[in-house]
Parts: sequence; C-alpha cells; structure tokens
Amino acid sequence: MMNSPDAVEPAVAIEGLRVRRGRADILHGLDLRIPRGQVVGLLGPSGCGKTTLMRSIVGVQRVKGGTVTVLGQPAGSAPLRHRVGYVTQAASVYDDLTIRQNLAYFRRVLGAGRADVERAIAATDLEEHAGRLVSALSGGQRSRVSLAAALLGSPDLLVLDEPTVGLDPLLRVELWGLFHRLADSGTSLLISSHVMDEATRCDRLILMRDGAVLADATPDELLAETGAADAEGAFLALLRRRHARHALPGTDEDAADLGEDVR
Ligand SMILES: Nc1ncnc2c1ncn2[C@@H]1O[C@H](COP(=O)(O)OP(=O)(O)OP(=O)(O)O)[C@@H](O)[C@H]1O
Repeated sequence: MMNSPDAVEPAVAIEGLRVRRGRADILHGLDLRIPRGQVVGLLGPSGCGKTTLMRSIVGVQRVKGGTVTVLGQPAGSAPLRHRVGYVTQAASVYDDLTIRQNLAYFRRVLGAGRADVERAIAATDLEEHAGRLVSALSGGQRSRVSLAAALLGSPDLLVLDEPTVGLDPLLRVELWGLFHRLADSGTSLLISSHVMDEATRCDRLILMRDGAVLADATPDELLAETGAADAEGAFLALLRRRHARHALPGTDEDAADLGEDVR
C-alpha cells in the first residue's frame, strides 16, 4: 500500500526542514513525502520557498535543521550524484556550443552512455535543431536543452524548476506528455510552477505558502475537499480556511493579505 511505512521508500522524505536565507527563515519545520514514479507538482505564490525546497532536495542548499532523504540517502550525498537531475530556472548550457555538443559534453562529465545524447534530443523534440548553436535558439528551445541535459544518465529523480515558463501551449502539452512517460517508466518528478492550470496535469500536488505546505493531495482530492472548480479555486479556499482559523475574522488586514498573496 502506498501509505504503508513498509512500502517502497519514497523518492523524497523530509522531516522538520528549516532553512534560513539571508536574514529570513524561509522554511520553518517542513515535513513532506514525495512518492516514487509520479509527477508531483509544487505550486505556490512567488517567493513562498519552492526553489529553496528544491535546492534542499538536490542538496545544494545549506539547511539549518531537519532531514532530507532522497532515494533512501541523505540529500546531496555522493551516491545520489548521478541519480538526481536538476533543472534550474536559468538555462545552464553553453551558448557557444551546439545542442548536440552541449549534450555530448555533459554526457562525458556524467559518464552516461553515448546513446543518451540522441535519446535526450528526441525526448525533448530537439532533433531538427540539434546542430544549432544554443545562442541562436529561442527561450523555449533553450530551456528544453537544459531539460535534455538533465535526462542524460536516466536519473531516478528529476527536479524541475518551472520548466514550462515561456513555452507555447502546444509545447507545454508535449512536455507534460514527456513527464508522464518518464513517470510511467519509474522516474519520480517534482515540478514547480506558478501556472495553476498546469496543476491538473500532475498526479499529486503540493501547495506551498510562506515556507509551509498548505496541502499535499491528488488534484481530485483537492477539488473534492475544497469544493472548488479548479486548482486556483482550491488554493484560495485553503488560504481562506487557514485565515479563518488563524486570524481575527473580518479584519481588513486579512483581506489585504489574502489578495496580495494570490496575485
Ligand atoms: N540568495 C538568497 N539570499 C537571501 N534570500 C533569498 C535568496 N534567494 C531567495 N531568497 C528569499 O527566499 C524566499 C524564497 O525564495 P524562493 O526562490 O525559494 O521562492 P519561490 O517560491 O521559488 O519563488 P518564485 O516562484 O518567484 O521562483 C524569498 O523570500 C526570497 O526573497
């Protein structure tokens, strides 16, 4: 059973994670389990801590407390080096190399198989551009090159920070198709977005706000639980519920705060 403690280890298990960046506490005791082989969406307003959480999972974030276990190992530890792929918001490929040259380079660094380069190019639908310099590509094409690089070596966990930003609707649909095919073949995916309409494409959703997890459920559970028609409505309903519980009801401050957070 999925929820049994004896079941297959989750892709990610986080307990009491605390992160401070600069002078601010960004994550204050966050608990989370991410199952294997699913497309899990991480949603929440800008600045709520999505990237900080992803950095902690990948093992590049200094943490103040708590534990982050990835595929049964401490986040960032050596055995995970080739098992976790991370795509940041900024494209991380070389402008003065072609797509194929970039991927050939990263393949060698990773020690992945030769065939991986063409496989990654095909998976991200970049075949017809593979010989072009990255500097000559559009924003969407560039972000797909970063994604292709993350697919090299077939990592067990893919952590993707807003991979669909700047992509046209058709490409977004295609990419979500790719994410699900990867999940079907056993890869675990954690994908952040602040486009709420992408939420329904995920197997599971984590809604974050102010460094805390507001909800962790399937899209259907979330809609049933809140009675909302879509993910955005569910998010608002959860925020309202939380405010009703924690704040003095009916103050102008509540309304202002709520409005600010979701726009
Ligand atoms: N290098 C840094 N030093 C200090 N504070 C930081 C740093 N990077 C981010 N922060 C702060 O940490 C908080 C969380 O940022 P984070 O990037 O995790 O949010 P996010 O949910 O990913 O936002 P977005 O959707 O805009 O990418 C923000 O308040 C941000 O200002």
